[in-house]
Amino acid sequence: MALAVGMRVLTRALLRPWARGLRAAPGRTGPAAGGGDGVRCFRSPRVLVEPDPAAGVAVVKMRNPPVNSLSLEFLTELLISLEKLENDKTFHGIIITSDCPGIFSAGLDLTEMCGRDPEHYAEYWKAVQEMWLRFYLSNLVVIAAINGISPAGGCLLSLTCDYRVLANNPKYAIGLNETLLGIVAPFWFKDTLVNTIGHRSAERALQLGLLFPPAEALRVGVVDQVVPEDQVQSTARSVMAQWLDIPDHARQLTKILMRKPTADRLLTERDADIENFVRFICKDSIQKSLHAYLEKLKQKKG
Ligand SMILES: CCCCC/C=C\C/C=C\C=C\CC(=O)SCCNC(=O)CCNC(=O)[C@H](O)C(C)(C)COP(=O)(O)OP(=O)(O)OC[C@H]1O[C@@H](n2cnc3c(N)ncnc32)[C@H](O)[C@@H]1OP(=O)(O)O
Repeated sequence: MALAVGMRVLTRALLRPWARGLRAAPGRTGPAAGGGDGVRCFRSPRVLVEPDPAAGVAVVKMRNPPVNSLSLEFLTELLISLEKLENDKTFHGIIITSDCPGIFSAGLDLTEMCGRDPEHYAEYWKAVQEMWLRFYLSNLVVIAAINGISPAGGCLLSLTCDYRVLANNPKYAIGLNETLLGIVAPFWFKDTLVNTIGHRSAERALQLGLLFPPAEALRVGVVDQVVPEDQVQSTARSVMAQWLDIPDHARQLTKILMRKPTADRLLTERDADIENFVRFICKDSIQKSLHAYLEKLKQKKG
């Protein structure tokens, strides 16, 4: 228990000033109707939290249209929602899913990594680290109900969860495809994938930038279950019930035992990781290929 408490204190201490600022800002987030049972539902512009107090579960819906790209503001709102749910003893589990049809998350927001200054890149990368640390080490059971395509950072977010349910739609693919963009998945992205699918499969997937369609994602283990699209949410709910049947303290400590060494690696190298990222992303060649990639996305429309 002391270990679990220690981890929570540590991760809380890591909450960035940008998050503190936003938390204090009136009107950005706030209590909304949560029923007459005293349970509060928190909303923010990009995150919709639907609480089910009786089950001890909240559904966190990402709604940062058009593609749920993980912008600085969106990451901040996600983290604040997570923290509020963790601090509310009513909740033992969350289901993270998308409110954008066909897209779970398009990953990191490319516009946060293009044509900005080094200070911005550093701030953005710290927020991405924070998202990973907080979700990966959350004391809650976290289940991803993946109802859309989930490349790169979207896949990373799913990989922080305890269980992944993917909709069986051939258009939905999931994977760390960074090499296809000419960028390198950082060591903690890699570690998370290795922990999920094993070294050999991760090496192949990372070098080739593989985006796995549902059947392959299940075969390789990137997801735990593939179900018809209309059963993603209900499956996530029944899996959640099974996880919540386990005594919470034993499950939480086991989660920390399994994940702490991976998280510690980033915690001890956090500043160096930010410096590496800023150095890498500021390179002319990287900026050019990111610009070209964004242009290609825009031109796709015709
Ligand atoms: C050695 C040291 C190493 C140190 C570490 C260094 C580097 C690591 C750095 C970075 C790691 C990054 C990980 C990432 O997550 S990068 C992002 C990867 N994501 C993608 O490749 C997905 C790109 N998007 C798509 O493929 C499609 O948009 C998608 C299939 C998701 C949806 O297709 P759809 O046809 O529905 O929509 P579009 O018309 O393509 O897009 C609509 C709109 O949204 C914009 N957009 C799409 N994706 C992003 C994004 N990730 N970020 C920002 N904006 C995005 C797109 O440009 C369109 O904009 P507009 O034309 O409407 O203005």
